[in-house]
Amino acid sequence: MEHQLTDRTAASTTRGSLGGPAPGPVVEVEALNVDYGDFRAVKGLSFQVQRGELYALLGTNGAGKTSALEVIEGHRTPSSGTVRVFGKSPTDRAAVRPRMGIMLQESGFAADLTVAESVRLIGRLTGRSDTVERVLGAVDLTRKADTRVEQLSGGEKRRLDFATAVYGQPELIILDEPTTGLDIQSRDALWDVVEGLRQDGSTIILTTHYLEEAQQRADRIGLMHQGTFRHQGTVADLTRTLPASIRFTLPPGTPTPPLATAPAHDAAYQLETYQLQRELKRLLDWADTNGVELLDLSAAPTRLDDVFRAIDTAPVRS
Ligand SMILES: Nc1ncnc2c1ncn2[C@@H]1O[C@H](COP(=O)(O)OP(=O)(O)OP(=O)(O)O)[C@@H](O)[C@H]1O
Repeated sequence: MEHQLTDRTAASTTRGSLGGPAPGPVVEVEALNVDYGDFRAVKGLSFQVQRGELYALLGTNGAGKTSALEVIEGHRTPSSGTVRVFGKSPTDRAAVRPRMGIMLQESGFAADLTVAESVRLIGRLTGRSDTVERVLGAVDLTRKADTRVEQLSGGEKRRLDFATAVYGQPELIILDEPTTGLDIQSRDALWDVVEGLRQDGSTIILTTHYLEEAQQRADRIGLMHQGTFRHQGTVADLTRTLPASIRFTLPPGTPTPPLATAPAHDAAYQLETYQLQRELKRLLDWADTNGVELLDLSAAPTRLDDVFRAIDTAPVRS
């Protein structure tokens, strides 16, 4: 997929006609509940997404991410609570839809339409303006323009789904698991396009199960489990909630190090700490002073995966 979103004159967005970006958050979610019969899938969720942010809504399977996104997209009415997009109800389609691009987990294009016909249809359905050629180039489907949707591979269908979100370079783009099923080249290319859109001021809300993508790309993360946020903040905010670890093994006959932890086995130590730099320096100073070689020494910061794995033990936050 080539990055072909640099020619911003090719697409007519509503940005210019609005006389510059409006102040305030693009998305405001307040005490959102989503019920399916007796089952509450989203429980009192509150968050805001600021203009130009890339916000990743992460969580365990069934956490309620898609249910919350569907309300923001205007596809589902909240059971209670309020959601505002550009200060308006997301069900106010005439006001919101031209400014919001959505990539669903499955967009369901008609199987017998060609790729070019499908992309043209996006323009008619969303009210956004763009050219089919530009969008096909952006999602690297130019060579498939005359191919019927049913003949596309899984990854190609996913790129056609992505076209629905980037058509017209909208101000707000919602991507529900955008890179699932894409090979590494297509993933990198998709992120190039997203970065290009961000440079032009688009706001992105994303769900993904690829934590390294969220770790690299997101300004802020909302981590959901069983309908609520367990953590919300930057990657650093989230990883700070768990200790980092220092591991090493001591050679036989070494004096005992000044640590509040005993070796797990065979003089192999694992030290958990919220003060990685301070503890590591203390250990290295001790090893230096005592002429000790720390075998297999490693110091690992907390990763988003670790926070995710500990999600069951994290306190519930609305
Ligand atoms: N139409 C529905 N009727 C009844 N229950 C539903 C419906 N849609 C979703 N649910 C339930 O609501 C919960 C949240 O589902 P949702 O799809 O929002 O989760 P998710 O975080 O997007 O999950 P995943 O990561 O697995 O896609 C799940 O327990 C799911 O079974």
